[in-house]
Amino acid sequence: MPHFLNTLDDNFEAEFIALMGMKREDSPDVDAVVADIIADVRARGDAAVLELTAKFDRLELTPETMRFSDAEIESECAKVDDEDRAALEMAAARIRAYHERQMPADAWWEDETGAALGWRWSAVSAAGLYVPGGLASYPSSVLMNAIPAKVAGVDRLAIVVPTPDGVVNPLVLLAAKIAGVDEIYRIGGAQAVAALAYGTDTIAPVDKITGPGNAFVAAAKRRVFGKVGIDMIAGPSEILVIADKDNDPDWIAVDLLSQAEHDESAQSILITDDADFGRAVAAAVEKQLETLERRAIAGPSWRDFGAVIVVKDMEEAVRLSDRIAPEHLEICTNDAEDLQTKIRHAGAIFIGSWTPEAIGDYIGGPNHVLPTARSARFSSGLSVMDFIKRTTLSRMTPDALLAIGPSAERLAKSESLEAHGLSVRARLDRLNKG
Ligand SMILES: NC(=O)c1ccc[n+]([C@@H]2O[C@H](COP(=O)([O-])OP(=O)(O)OC[C@H]3O[C@@H](n4cnc5c(N)ncnc54)[C@H](O)[C@@H]3O)[C@@H](O)[C@H]2O)c1
Ligand SMILES: N[C@H](CO)Cc1c[nH]c[nH+]1
Ligand SMILES: [Zn+2]
Repeated sequence: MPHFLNTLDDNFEAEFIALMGMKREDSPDVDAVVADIIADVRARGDAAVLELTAKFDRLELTPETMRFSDAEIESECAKVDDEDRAALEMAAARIRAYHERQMPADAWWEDETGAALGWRWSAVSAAGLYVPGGLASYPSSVLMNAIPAKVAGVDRLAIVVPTPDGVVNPLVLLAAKIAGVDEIYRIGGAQAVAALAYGTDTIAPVDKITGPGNAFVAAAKRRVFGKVGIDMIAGPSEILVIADKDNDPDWIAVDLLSQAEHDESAQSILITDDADFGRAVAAAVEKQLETLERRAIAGPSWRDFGAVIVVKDMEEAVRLSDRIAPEHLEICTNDAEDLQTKIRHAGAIFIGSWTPEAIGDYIGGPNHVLPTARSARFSSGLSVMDFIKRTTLSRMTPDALLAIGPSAERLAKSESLEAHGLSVRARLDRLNKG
């Protein structure tokens, strides 16, 4: 059974805080393991990566076989049937069209003193894209990572993707080919993140690492931040559904299970203003779990972290949703469009009962790499912006320097930074003499 909460209960606040505070991914054990793995890869490079891959993915590799060869990629891609290929191509086209709109403009203007100011955007040189592969394989995550990077203009794209027991999903390789990825390595976990960040003899280091992964991957990204850039912490999946009673409980049940089936650490929550409807959805989840292929994963996720929260009205639902700051928020109410405008913290919002979250996972267009563990309070889903950075530009003229230079000189004095002031004064003196 999932957790049942009702805002009318006296102990609701304590139960809600406990639900939000549940340790799903940032356990100290995981972090300690990851710290050791990173140190090992930094010290021993390829040798450590190969040993850890043998241990965690049960796959014996050599430096020569760590990277997929062009011939392997071609032969795996040839196995993909026409319908799967067409689905991937449709997804790629829709994701590309969405992300092309995100490219921001450069700016350059002259202010009232004659100073010219602005900024311009440029892409990172090399990006490492983490594609999960432990419990499921994710061709869709290849597209979601690689397409924004390509749109941004990144020169070198390297994918790391674990292939436990050596099992390869050909669609992962085809998605990489469609998206224009340069290198694909069959390694995963913290060791792959460390290899991308610090480099090994076989893998050249990158400047930025993006992509989702399990708790080990999330912890590794946190630890290598600073040596490289990262996008965000995109850990075990989450879904929050706000639904009124005018919904089919079976639809909402599968929506909840769609994220529970990713990982035992995933979290699915229903908020409803109708207790009977909440119970009907919980019953429908149990029914679906009897036959769901991934019930061994979805069942524990639902039982340990799943919840049904009954609220007195939808305004209260909005307030609770903002406190949870979910990765995915599905709003299945008659006034869903209006309700979504009231939400402040969510990675992605799916509006109305005809918009299952799974559409966003694959083909809607927006990115499915999204902030989890309440980090939507301060971060956003993966976008073109993650692969570019802004360089500011300034050009003074003599008149502009005369207008603003003396104030710079005063501020330098206030900070006791004499050379700063002198570098401005040297120019002002020349102008004043002339
Ligand atoms: N937030 C998002 O945008 C998003 C998108 C897709 C998937 N996801 C999430 O990504 C995750 C994918 O997880 P996954 O496990 O399938 O694949 P994964 O590739 O993230 O993790 C597999 C790797 O974890 C490492 N590992 C496993 N057990 C370990 C241990 N005991 N010690 C050290 N390392 C260990 C291994 O190296 C293995 O290769 C799921 O939680 C899913 O919900 C999130
Ligand atoms: N729901 C995941 C993000 O949390 C993304 C995904 C990929 N494939 C299926 N789902
Ligand atoms: Zn999903």
